[in-house]
Amino acid sequence: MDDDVQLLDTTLRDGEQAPGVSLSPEQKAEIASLLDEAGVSVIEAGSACTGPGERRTMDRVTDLDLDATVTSFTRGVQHDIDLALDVDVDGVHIVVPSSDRHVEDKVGTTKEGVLESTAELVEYATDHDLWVEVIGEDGSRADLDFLEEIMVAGMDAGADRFAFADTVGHTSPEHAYEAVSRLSQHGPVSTHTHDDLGLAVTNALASIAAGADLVHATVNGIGERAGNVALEEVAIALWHNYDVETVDTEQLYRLSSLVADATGIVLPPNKAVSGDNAFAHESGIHTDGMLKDERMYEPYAPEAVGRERRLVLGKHAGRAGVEAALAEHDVTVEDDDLAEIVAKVKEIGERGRRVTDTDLLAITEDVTGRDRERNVELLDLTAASGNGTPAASVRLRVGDDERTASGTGSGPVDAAMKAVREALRNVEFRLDEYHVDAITGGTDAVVTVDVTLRVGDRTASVAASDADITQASVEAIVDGLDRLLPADDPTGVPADD
Ligand SMILES: CC(=O)SCCNC(=O)CCNC(=O)[C@H](O)C(C)(C)COP(=O)(O)OP(=O)(O)OC[C@H]1O[C@@H](n2cnc3c(N)ncnc32)[C@H](O)[C@@H]1OP(=O)(O)O
Ligand SMILES: CC(C)C(=O)C(=O)O
Repeated sequence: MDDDVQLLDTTLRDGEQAPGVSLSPEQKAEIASLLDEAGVSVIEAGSACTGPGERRTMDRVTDLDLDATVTSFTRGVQHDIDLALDVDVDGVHIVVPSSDRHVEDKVGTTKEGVLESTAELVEYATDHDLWVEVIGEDGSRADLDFLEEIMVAGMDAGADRFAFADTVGHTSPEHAYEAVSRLSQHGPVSTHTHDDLGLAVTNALASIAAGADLVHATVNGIGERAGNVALEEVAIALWHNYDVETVDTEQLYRLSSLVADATGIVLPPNKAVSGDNAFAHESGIHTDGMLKDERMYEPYAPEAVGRERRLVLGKHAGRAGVEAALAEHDVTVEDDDLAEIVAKVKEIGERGRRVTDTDLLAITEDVTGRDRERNVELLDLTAASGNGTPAASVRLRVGDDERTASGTGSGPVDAAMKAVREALRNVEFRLDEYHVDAITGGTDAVVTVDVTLRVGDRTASVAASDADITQASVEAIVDGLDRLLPADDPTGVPADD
């Protein structure tokens, strides 16, 4: 395997072609900056031919003066290259039809016409100092002899490289290997694979094995239809299995989260690298194994992609996992008690409920008969929203003190959070997760708010339910803080400060 493989990110072009996605100039600029920081070699910023709005988003990317080569998609027409020049990109992907149906039925030309215009357009682009990649669209369904002819026409005219495109994601790894092997005899080859058969990564790796040295990919695999090869998946596969470093893998989770937020395309929990469950373990046998050896049930450390491991309690929990979860809260129990706690944890899990830290600690108190005094308690909450600025005030008991504070925010929950922060002003805490579910229908629905709070390197997951979302949110946060703040000094500051 060539260890000089590089990545071309097309999240801002093919990724944005996912139905319903439209990135603002700011979003494109933020994603491009992080891709650049991660070390992606080429960033396809969009298709300048799409219209003036798209060109404005691309302008924001080219203005960033990134290390990466910034490019635009163009059809096989000179006007598209002129539009790309207008947004000041470093390079273009000149996309020409290559399969019979694309040549004849879609573009309505001939093979000779394609070869001729490819050469002319490449010359035009290179005359304007552009880096040029010629792409034979639908290349995986094209006659391979013709695909080679297009590549040769482009390379002879001065193109930098040619891309093998599995436009409809239909190819097999064997065919990708054969096609790229043949094309590689004429110069540098890129690979562009789609996931319609779930083979995007396999076909990208087969292409690389055959000599491709630039992989087109999108963050989270978003793109046309079933999407493209996911950048984070191909990067981690190359690093883990072939010792090939393409990007700073520690940035991969940040990239995934940024793109999921910007596009609104939510990641499935079991998504490789960046899904919620990619480094979460619930089953007792796995958790026990992980506690004995961190590589037992993970191929690589979550930190390698900028993440942390989660041990989760539920129906499949065992003694080792429960003991470890209790230890995180500095709680140790006798063996008999542990067995009973595990049984109760499994009971909650069997009801299909997430077992939170508060559940675990409440069960433990019940089983051991050890009562624990609360450190932090919500005594009172008032919140108001409407036409004015949403505002809230809270009254908390923090150790022996009573604290009253108020805040304003973007909504009543945000205002109440600010009030809690104000009341606990010297306590640094972070909300790692916040999730709301309506558990009954209608406008009088009871909602459950799940939060994961962090104080330093300790976390607590807590759930609270109420018909009032603000009340449930504040109760969950305060319960979490109650579990995390040290009993001997929950306030962080003297009471009269
Ligand atoms: C596999 C891929 O991802 S390809 C990239 C897909 N990206 C896009 O489509 C970008 C967004 N597209 C757009 O904004 C519009 O389609 C535009 C501005 C490019 C063109 O809009 P319109 O002029 O209204 O054309 P329309 O979208 O109806 O049809 C596409 C035209 O491009 C032509 N075309 C398609 N591919 C190519 C190509 N590789 N080379 C030259 N012409 C091409 C088609 O033949 C058709 O031309 P026709 O109108 O003369 O038949
Ligand atoms: C423009 C080309 C590379 C493309 O997106 C495809 O073929 O899928």
